[in-house]
Amino acid sequence: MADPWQNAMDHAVAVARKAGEVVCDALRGDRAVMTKSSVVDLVTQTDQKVEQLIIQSVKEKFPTHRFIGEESVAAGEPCVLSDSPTWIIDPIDGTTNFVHAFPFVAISIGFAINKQVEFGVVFSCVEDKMFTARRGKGAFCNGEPLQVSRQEAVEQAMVATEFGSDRDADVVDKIFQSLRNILCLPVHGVRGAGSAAINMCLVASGCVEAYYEIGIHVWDVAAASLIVSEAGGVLMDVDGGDVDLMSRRIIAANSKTITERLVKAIVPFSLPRDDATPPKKS
Ligand SMILES: Nc1ncnc2c1ncn2[C@@H]1O[C@H](CO)[C@@H](O)[C@H]1OP(=O)(O)O
Ligand SMILES: [Mg+2]
Ligand SMILES: [Mg+2]
Repeated sequence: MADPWQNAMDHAVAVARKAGEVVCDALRGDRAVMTKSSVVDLVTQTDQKVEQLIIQSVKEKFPTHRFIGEESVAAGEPCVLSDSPTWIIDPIDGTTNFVHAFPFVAISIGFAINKQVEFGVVFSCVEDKMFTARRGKGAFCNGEPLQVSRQEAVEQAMVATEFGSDRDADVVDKIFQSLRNILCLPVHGVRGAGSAAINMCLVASGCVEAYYEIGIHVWDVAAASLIVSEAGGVLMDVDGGDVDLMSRRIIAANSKTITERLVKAIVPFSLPRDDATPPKKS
């Protein structure tokens, strides 16, 4: 049977590429910075412009579909994942990188039905890498199939994580405690590209064995979660429970063995869920 969402996925790839051009052009030009929840939670006009570009273009083709977009939620739109077809959009994942012209930024577009991600597109535009996955059909980078690393010895693993945007000393202490525990497992190394979506695509590509973070949002990880699982990877909550894309916590790894070693090393903590605020009644 023909894939009913092939058309939508083709559209996502096309609009991600167009968005990538806008982001890469802006990287060479003016990048005036504004702040959101804190002085290190950054947003630019390009984030807002690119999100509108993606939403408008999808609305023209699929007028009944819903959206969860990082900048729309920041502007007060609800962050609710219903059973309806929903596009989950991060117009620039890696805005801090973008502001500093640190060359790892991605456009992330996930598409969910019945709260399940059906396809994911992550375009790392400076690298010109288009990562795609369709549920049940594998994950690809520029058309080449992706496979996670087969390394199951954590002592030989490369682990990716980020420091996030929370500068509360207690939170930073927990992040450093986890990092210390993981470094001392030991592992070969710890890296971070500055974009949750790109870190997860590195897991899918087999370059790093695992990525974990507490503080991410659903738009950072929706698309890339499918890219990791379709490349043969494992997704889990940092406490070893089932992954929940609204919970602000994730481990994405090549294997259950490495995931379970990380669960023991990570100091878990909770943040308000992405879907904690009920939609405003009008
Ligand atoms: N100061 C900061 N440093 C690193 N990541 C930040 C950050 N502020 C927000 N983030 C977001 O947190 C995610 C995981 O670290 C990143 O992909 C990034 O997504 P963003 O660029 O779309 O905001
Ligand atoms: Mg992001
Ligand atoms: Mg963003």
